Amino acid sequence: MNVSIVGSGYVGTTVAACLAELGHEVTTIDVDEAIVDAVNAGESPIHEPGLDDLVADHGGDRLRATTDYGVVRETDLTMLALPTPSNEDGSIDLQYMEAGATSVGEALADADDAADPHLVVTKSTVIPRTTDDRLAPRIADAGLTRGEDFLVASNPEFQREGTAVEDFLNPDKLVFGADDERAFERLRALYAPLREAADDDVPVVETGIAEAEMIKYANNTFLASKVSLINDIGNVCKEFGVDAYEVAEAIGLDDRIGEQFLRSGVGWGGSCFPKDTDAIISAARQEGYDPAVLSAAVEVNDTQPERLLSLLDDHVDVAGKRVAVLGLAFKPGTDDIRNTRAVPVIEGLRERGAEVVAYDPVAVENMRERYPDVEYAGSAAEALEGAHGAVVVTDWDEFAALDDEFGAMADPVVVDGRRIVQRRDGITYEGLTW
Ligand SMILES: NC(=O)C1=CN([C@@H]2O[C@H](COP(=O)(O)OP(=O)(O)OC[C@H]3O[C@@H](n4cnc5c(N)ncnc54)[C@H](O)[C@@H]3O)[C@@H](O)[C@H]2O)C=CC1
Ligand SMILES: O=C(O)[C@H]1O[C@H](OP(=O)(O)OP(=O)(O)OC[C@H]2O[C@@H](n3ccc(=O)[nH]c3=O)[C@H](O)[C@@H]2O)[C@H](O)[C@@H](O)[C@@H]1O
Repeated sequence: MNVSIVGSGYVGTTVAACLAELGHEVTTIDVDEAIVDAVNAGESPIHEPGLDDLVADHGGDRLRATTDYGVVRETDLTMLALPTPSNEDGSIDLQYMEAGATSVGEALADADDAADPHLVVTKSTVIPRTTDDRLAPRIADAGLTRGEDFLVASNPEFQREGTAVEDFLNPDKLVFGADDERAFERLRALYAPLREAADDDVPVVETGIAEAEMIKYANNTFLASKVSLINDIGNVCKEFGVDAYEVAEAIGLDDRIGEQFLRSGVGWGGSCFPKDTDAIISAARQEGYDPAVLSAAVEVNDTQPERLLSLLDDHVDVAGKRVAVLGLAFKPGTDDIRNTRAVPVIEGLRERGAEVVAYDPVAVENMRERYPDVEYAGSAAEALEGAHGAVVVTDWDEFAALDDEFGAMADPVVVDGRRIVQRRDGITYEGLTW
């Protein structure tokens, strides 16, 4: 098929490169010329394992990029993979989606009469009814009729950062939301090569558009709440001197609970869990329902960093002292610091008057932009040297190998927010939930 994807960021580029790998002709449309040039030159504009090779193989060939929306006219379907950030009050900001939909409509309106209506697919995470109530009308604004000139559908994306290519090519499920058989048919054709190439059978959920949109929020907020629940349980464990990881391992053996997403600690961050949880809470409240469990999940997540620091307070008065922060990325394997728990940890330490020295294997430069006046170390060993305490925020493997390095601390107090450092003689070790 011939596919256009509006937005060549994390999702757009990954989906485009994977679809090209599966044999489709794909063009991404982005307002950022540097991104467009990179894709056409066969260079990935973002860092994702496996993506460099796919973009190198197909960039400038089956995978192209442009700033010109006119390309949608030559394609069978267009995906919108644009940002859906939060407004100040946590609600979803649809300005990029509406701008993209408007541009797609204008481009389609310039086309000669097409035999089949063009399919516009919402790939981004949007509140239920957004595609019907906010995007389809923007496309129609160009004088087009839904059902005749264009169709809409929802096809949410479940890939994770760091494993996006593998997640896209071997998904747990595909979700197609549509209200027209022609839209379902085109989505089935789009994903047919993926289902053939996948390692296992890929279930397809065919449902309504609003249901598909909601499935994405339910998926993300369920997982975020699962982590908050194990964090809440972990906090209880800590009060009783019980090891939350032993408890989690045992409950994870119950199929109804499942072993994944039971790692308790300093909480969840990233570009999506926080914004999506805030957005669906805000949207539900606007509709008159206050989702109590989701609000509690956010509250637990917001308090974990302070619990980490209060464990440090139990052992050291950090005012005027050097304290090491190990890990800045929101999770290992990425340099992404969006909504990382390291931010409230650093801010809490600074409020206490501590001198923060921070280290991360890859995320230092991103953090330096945000906190230029924090001291950054070139290694964990350098961060620990002379420190009166250390807090672990990201579960990078290399922190598990730290050993003699703790001997160089002025006061070897280690508070671990991710259960990655080994408890050992010679250091005062506190696990957040164990
Ligand atoms: N990042 C992730 O791992 C995942 C993200 N999502 C969702 O996918 C959506 C996109 O997220 P990301 O790819 O992370 O965003 P991103 O910020 O990485 O990429 C968005 C791209 O859109 C471009 N853009 C902005 N306005 C434009 C316009 N009017 N026309 C053309 N291009 C425009 C930007 O230049 C940027 O390259 C969001 O709704 C997000 O919640 C869903 C699953 C995973
Ligand atoms: O919508 C999105 O953008 C994506 O959001 C998450 O993916 P991602 O943000 O890349 O990261 P995760 O691996 O889910 O981790 C999220 C956060 O939860 C934390 N976490 C995760 C698991 C766990 O057991 N404990 C825990 O604290 C991680 O440290 C991290 O801060 C979802 O897992 C993806 O399915 C979804 O597509």
